[in-house]
Amino acid sequence: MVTVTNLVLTAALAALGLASALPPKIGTIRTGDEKNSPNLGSGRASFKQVRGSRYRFNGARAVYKTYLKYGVPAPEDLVKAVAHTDALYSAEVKRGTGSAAAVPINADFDIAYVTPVTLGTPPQTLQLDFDSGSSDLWVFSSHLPTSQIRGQQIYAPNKSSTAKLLDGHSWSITYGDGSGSRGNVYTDNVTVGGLTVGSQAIECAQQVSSSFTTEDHIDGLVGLGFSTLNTVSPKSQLTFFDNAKSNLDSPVFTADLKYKQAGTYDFGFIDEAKYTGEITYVPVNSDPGYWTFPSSGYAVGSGNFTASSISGIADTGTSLVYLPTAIVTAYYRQVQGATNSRSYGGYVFPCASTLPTFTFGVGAARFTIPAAYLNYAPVTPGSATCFGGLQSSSGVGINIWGDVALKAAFVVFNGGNPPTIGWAAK
Ligand SMILES: CSc1ccc(CNCCO)cc1
Repeated sequence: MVTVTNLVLTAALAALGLASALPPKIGTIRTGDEKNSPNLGSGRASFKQVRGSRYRFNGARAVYKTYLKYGVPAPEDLVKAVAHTDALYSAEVKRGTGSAAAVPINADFDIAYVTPVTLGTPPQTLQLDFDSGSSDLWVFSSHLPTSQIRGQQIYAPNKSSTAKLLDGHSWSITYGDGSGSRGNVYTDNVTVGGLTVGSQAIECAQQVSSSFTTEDHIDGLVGLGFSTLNTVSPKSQLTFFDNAKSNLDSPVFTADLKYKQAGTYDFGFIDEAKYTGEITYVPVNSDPGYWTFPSSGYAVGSGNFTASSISGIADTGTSLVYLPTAIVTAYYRQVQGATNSRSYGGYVFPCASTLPTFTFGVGAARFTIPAAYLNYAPVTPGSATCFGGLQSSSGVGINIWGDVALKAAFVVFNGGNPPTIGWAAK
């Protein structure tokens, strides 16, 4: 509560221009922004100052600092106000955040990314695929036949003192690529990058499809879609993010996926050092449960930008980009030797072909996917024929902005009300 005296004092200081003499709030100087700062010649530099993402303005404390700066005894009620607001913020500071690596499962091309997750007591660490295109947290478990396990780490609830069976509950999921799994359900502590959720539903696999058995670097998935998609029955369960949300500094998680190197998933805060420029936010339609957002159009290589509203989902659990056939054919018309191969199940081309970039719009912002990301991988190891990172969505039934697009940007999944998604360059 700021009294009239203080307002007069502050106004007086402002009138004298002294208030502006207060040191500017210097937050973290964004590394990487140097390139965006004007070049002032040798020996000089200018950096854009930004507030740390955890900055909380405290008015009472700001006025109190003015009194201290000019040696004016602070009135009693101001001292009380500072103590009161500090107490409020200290409670908030205890809220959570998390940050964990997203590591490609294959050195040669980015099939998927896994993140270490600890489950139970004592902690059991599994490498899980964070998937914003689904909403089940399921793991390879001690309930699987050993014939279906090929090197994956497993979660054994009977070895965790904090595991509790969710009696009478089961789950079964089938993904767009035909893979799937099913099993029973426990609750236990789950920690991602320092952020812990107690009593998180952990869906223990009793059966997995062959593609999961052979994918030995993935020990399960963490669904980051909306909880409406969760398959647990008879009572569906909340995702890790939905359970964590109320304890996060901010109801967000961010994806900073990278090309052939580890990136990060952050929970509860936006790391200003991970992007450049501004974040462009657009609305999300969370029905039926995907992060569905409108893209504003596209361009192939250096061609003109075609304005066109494209509704699609941001899906960290899908490797490639799937868009309407008209867009995809326009792209591959620019690729020497490209064909839509029935035998390989999509657009392929000679690996030596020169590929154009692909640019997509989010609002007024433009994001360009480098050609290297779009020359996804040889159709078989060592083949001279390569599979495209951009494919048609006609067989999928939904447009998907998978990892090939996501790793060209810094993406904010805002789980606030209403939900939005933000895209920034990096
Ligand atoms: C067999 S490896 C595998 C990894 C992730 C998924 C789920 N992602 C698809 C849609 O989000 C399926 C299979």
